[in-house]
Amino acid sequence: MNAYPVTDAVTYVGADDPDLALFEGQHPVRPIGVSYNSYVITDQKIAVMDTVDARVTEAWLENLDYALDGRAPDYLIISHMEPDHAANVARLAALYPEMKLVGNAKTFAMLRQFFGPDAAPADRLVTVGEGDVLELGSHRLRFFLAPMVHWPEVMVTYEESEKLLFSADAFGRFGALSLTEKAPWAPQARRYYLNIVGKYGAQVQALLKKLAALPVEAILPLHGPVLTQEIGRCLELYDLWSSYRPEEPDRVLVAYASIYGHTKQAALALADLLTERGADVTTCDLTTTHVSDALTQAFCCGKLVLASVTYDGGLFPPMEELLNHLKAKNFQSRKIGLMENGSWAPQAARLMRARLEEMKNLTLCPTAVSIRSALNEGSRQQLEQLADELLAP
Ligand SMILES: Cc1cc2nc3c(=O)[nH]c(=O)nc-3n(C[C@H](O)[C@H](O)[C@H](O)COP(=O)(O)O)c2cc1C
Repeated sequence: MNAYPVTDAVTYVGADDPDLALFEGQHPVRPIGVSYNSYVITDQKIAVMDTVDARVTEAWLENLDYALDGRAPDYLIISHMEPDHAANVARLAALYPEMKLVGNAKTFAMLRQFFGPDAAPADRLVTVGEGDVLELGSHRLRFFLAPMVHWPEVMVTYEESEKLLFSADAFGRFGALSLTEKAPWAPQARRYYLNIVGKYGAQVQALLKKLAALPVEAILPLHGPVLTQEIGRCLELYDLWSSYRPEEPDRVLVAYASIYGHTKQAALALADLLTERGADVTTCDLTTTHVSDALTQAFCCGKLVLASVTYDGGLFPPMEELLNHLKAKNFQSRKIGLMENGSWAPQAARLMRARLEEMKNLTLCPTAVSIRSALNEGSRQQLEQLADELLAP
């Protein structure tokens, strides 16, 4: 059992998933895992704030039992229907036949999609809209719609008496709570945000505007720790990430995809030239770095160099994959340098440029370094030019 008080009235009843390999089937989270958070607010009425993933149902039910202490919940607040939080909605509804399900106009259609047409009988549904309030006693829940952060029916809940923001997936972080107690919030929150929510910057901006008017004592997200410290800094980072501004505008990420090492050698030579000129540089081998980490680094830096071999007339798959993910997450507003290799008909620069032209507000350096198999005098000169162009104001 791992339920514990967040405040006098709010109990954490979520559960850790320390063994999960891939979050959402694609983002590696071993060895830190993830937590699926759920909370109980106890007042004259009792509200359960979301359920959990099917992987941790039993642990959650045990925690819930403890928090409820023999009472039945009056409400289940459904922030959104994504299964890592809503897998147990039907189960909880069956356990407590008097409990009402609280969602917005879009929630219950999706509830029926997941659980069948009988899952949401009309007399058990409480439909709330923007700014509506649900009274639990001294605790008052006010709902704010957050469409497409990052599902259509998302809403966040603000508890007015204690100034608590139940933020759904916003402000979430990878890492099981038991394994990452002392870990700083930002690194895994950044990776979570950029890879899971990143496409929806405009919608996050809209939510941040609504929240700006609210005093917040604690943020209670659906993954990762409850935030009570440095809330201003967390909000600032969310504002930065969702507006697609780089955290480190002057840092250059040199990301390379090489088969036999010549393109890698050229990419590292460029990194050295940039460092000699006083730049902050990070290098990233796309053949050994998971794309979710490469993407996170790319979003952090103001400048990005992509170096790829040509592969069967196309791009080498690790580079193709990074470009696919950057496009999918709305990557934009950066300065870009290109490097290609090809032993008989180099195509990589042209192909990367075509992919980048599908993205918004990117500035491409005029020089694209073109290498025939290995660096030579001509391509070394191009490296020098590219370094100058990347660092030009
Ligand atoms: C399977 C394979 C396919 C390749 N396809 C092409 C190609 O279509 N056009 C080309 O110019 N070079 C092609 N190359 C050569 C690479 O683009 C590159 O020049 C070579 O691998 C040396 O760079 P590296 O040491 O960084 O891997 C290919 C290489 C391999 C191994």
